[in-house]
Amino acid sequence: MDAKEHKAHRPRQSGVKKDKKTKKQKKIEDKNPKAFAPLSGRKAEKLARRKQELIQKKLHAPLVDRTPVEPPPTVVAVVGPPQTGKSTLIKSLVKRYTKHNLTEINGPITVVSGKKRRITFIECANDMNCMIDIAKITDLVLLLIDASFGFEMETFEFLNILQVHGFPKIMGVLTHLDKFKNNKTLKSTKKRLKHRFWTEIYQGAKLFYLSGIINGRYPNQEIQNLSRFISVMKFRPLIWRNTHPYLVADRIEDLTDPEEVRMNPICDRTVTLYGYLRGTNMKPNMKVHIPGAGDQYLADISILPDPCPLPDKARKSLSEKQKLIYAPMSDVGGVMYDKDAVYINIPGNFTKTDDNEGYWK
Ligand SMILES: Nc1nc2c(ncn2[C@@H]2O[C@H](COP(=O)(O)OP(=O)(O)OP(=O)(O)O)[C@@H](O)[C@H]2O)c(=O)[nH]1
Repeated sequence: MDAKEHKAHRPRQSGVKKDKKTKKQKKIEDKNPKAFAPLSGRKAEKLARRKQELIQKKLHAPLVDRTPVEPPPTVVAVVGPPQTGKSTLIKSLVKRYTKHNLTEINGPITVVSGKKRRITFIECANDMNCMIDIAKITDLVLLLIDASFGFEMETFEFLNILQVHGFPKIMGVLTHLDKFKNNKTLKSTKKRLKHRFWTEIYQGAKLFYLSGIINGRYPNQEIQNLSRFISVMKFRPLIWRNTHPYLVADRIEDLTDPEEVRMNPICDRTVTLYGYLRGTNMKPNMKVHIPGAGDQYLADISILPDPCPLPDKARKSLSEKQKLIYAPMSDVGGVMYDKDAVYINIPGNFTKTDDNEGYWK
């Protein structure tokens, strides 16, 4: 007997089910096997490496981040051989963040760089002791390299020193690029130095190029790019750092009686050090190491108001007024706190009059 052929259902012309797709149709639409296949071998390799990295990351126990809710300023050290442009770079960055023209750089300079971040810039002098001290406290190193000269011995020495207490973040900065007149040489030098830098740090480490000087500072656009990188940079907690309390003194006050010093210049001094406490808790009567002065006992610790506070939470953007700078050793910064007094520095436009009679206006 012939099987009777049934009439197929008519597709729905209206209602919710009109647009409903069959399971088979859906499957075809959901997955296009060709769409996810890597086009090139290189891309396939990259994807495989990334997958492996993610798997490895899961295997590591996460590091404990002990930074408080309002963290102390990030320490950015500017390191490099003499005459590579360290002071020029700090001046350019401070100008970019605070609109402040620094004439000289003495000691650490703290600036507010964003709604949630402050940065302390420190220039590292070209001597071994300074490099060792800086290596212990810095969160980010801006490693300056004079491109017209190339890498110098000090740079490699510094990189070795850095490995002792946990490697901080490093960014290379090539300066003196305007000294190359030939474009081809410039390009090949950049490439050569970049690969040398990568061999020392890691493949793909960030290297910035500063292409010359305008009005005593580096070009605005390049500094802006660099400052943005610094502002959004994330830092891995370093174990040695967050298990030891340390303080970067941004102001020093000698409380010893001047008469006593006059009588005996090498008498024991009483000194107050001001600065942000980092790492972990510090207690009175602790023994501390002061570079250059040996191990000493703390007589007292007191908490002072923040001389360079973060902007108000309510404000959305960082207005000009809130762009703060605090650098007591370079003699800038509005408010200075002492144990028993507050000093307010009122910036004025003090320029000598033309008649040279000693009046200031
Ligand atoms: N042509 C050129 N000159 C530069 C560049 N960067 C810095 N200079 C000049 O190099 C000189 C030294 O710059 P500084 O910023 O004082 O260098 P420094 O590393 O702080 O020097 P020290 O404090 O002596 O170690 C200055 O006269 C700068 O104008 C650059 O990219 N191109």
